[in-house]
Amino acid sequence: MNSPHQKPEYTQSRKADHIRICLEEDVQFHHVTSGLESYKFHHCCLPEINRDDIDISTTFLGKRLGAPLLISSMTGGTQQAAIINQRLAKVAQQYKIAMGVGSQRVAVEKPQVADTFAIRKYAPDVLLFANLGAVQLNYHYGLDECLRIIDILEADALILHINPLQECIQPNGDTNFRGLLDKIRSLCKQITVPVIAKEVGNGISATMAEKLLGAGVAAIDVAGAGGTSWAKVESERAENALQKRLGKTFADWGLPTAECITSIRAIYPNVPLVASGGLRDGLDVAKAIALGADIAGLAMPFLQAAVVSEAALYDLVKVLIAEISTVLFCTGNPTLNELQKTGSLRKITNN
Ligand SMILES: NC(=O)C1=CN([C@@H]2O[C@H](COP(=O)(O)OP(=O)(O)OC[C@H]3O[C@@H](n4cnc5c(N)ncnc54)[C@H](OP(=O)(O)O)[C@@H]3O)[C@@H](O)[C@H]2O)C=CC1
Ligand SMILES: Cc1cc2nc3c(=O)[nH]c(=O)nc-3n(C[C@H](O)[C@H](O)[C@H](O)COP(=O)(O)O)c2cc1C
Ligand SMILES: C=C(C)CCOP(=O)(O)OP(=O)(O)O
Ligand SMILES: [Mg+2]
Repeated sequence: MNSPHQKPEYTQSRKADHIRICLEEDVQFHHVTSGLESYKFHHCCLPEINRDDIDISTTFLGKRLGAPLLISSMTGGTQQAAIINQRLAKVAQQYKIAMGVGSQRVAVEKPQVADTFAIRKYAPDVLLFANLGAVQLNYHYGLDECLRIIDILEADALILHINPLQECIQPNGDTNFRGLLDKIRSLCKQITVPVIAKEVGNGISATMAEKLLGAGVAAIDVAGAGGTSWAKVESERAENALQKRLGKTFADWGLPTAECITSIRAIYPNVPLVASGGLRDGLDVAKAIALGADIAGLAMPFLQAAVVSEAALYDLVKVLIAEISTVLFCTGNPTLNELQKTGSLRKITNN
């Protein structure tokens, strides 16, 4: 650990930068969208359902969820992150929605901050996901580190985030991705919980999903393009003109979320599939589910509410649930399953 970039404090300050930049700068995709705006639900004027009977509960990786929602992986490792995680965990418990924490590499490097991820006590019934960069498997991490972070969180599953573009732009990013698929395969064989492969906003194609599933991952979170751009976030942290330039050039790079979901679902009818990347309201969530996702993840909207208050988080989830329920009601579908089966979603064509 000679260079300042390799000190645990550097990882920790990067975690603080990420929160600050996401909240203060315009780091959303600009020219590329999630693709969900190209779809529209077919209105049903006579639903023949009592709105009170609508059921948006679902099961994901064996656990029952009150709504098809995931608080996407975000943070940990600092005092502010601990407060954010605690608030997120409480709202997840209240509504029985799934939650991921941010990368726990910081807790491996600096065990004193492990408690910023220890949220099981606030969310005893919640489907909780641990998080680590897949690329760390090429930088001395293996089964032991994965088991340690799963243990810290008492997690139900492990997310391996895959973020090649972000690491290219990040100062001193980890860019040796050689041979990772075999390392993921070997980890999946040995580990005690399901592994979820997740991008961070640039999307997972059907071809890559096929390779990852072939290596033994249990689920895919596409984390597609159209929402928070990690090229933009890292360009705000650039230490030289080259990094800054890369961040601008690749600000809108990636596969839109809708395209990832439809292409993966077309070849894998039953794989547990998370839609995320640019989902901003319950209508987006319902569209992603109608396209074939099992649950839908949101990051930025939860971060923005979490820094305001716990009450703001409750309000956000209440709104999301009301929006999803309204879609079911106004398309005449009492359950999410029926929404997927009845073909209520149409692609808008311009001719
Ligand atoms: N992050 C960025 O690089 C920029 C962000 N912005 C933000 O966009 C919002 C609207 O901008 P305003 O100048 O009033 O009007 P415009 O929307 O007319 O934007 C002016 C110019 O900035 C580009 N632009 C706008 N938003 C973004 C963005 N999010 N990312 C990259 N480029 C962008 C536009 O590209 P196009 O013509 O292709 O739409 C256009 O070239 C403001 O909130 C502003 O802060 C503005 C400029 C740059
Ligand atoms: C502040 C912040 C920190 C994040 N940190 C992580 C992380 O550590 N691991 C990860 O897999 N994704 C991380 N993400 C990415 C999100 O999980 C998500 O994939 C991405 O932001 C796109 O979703 P969005 O458009 O809803 O923000 C982070 C997002 C935010 C906003
Ligand atoms: C923030 C996102 C989207 C993914 C993780 O970023 P980092 O590259 O900072 O994560 P670690 O190296 O600390 O695992
Ligand atoms: Mg990293």
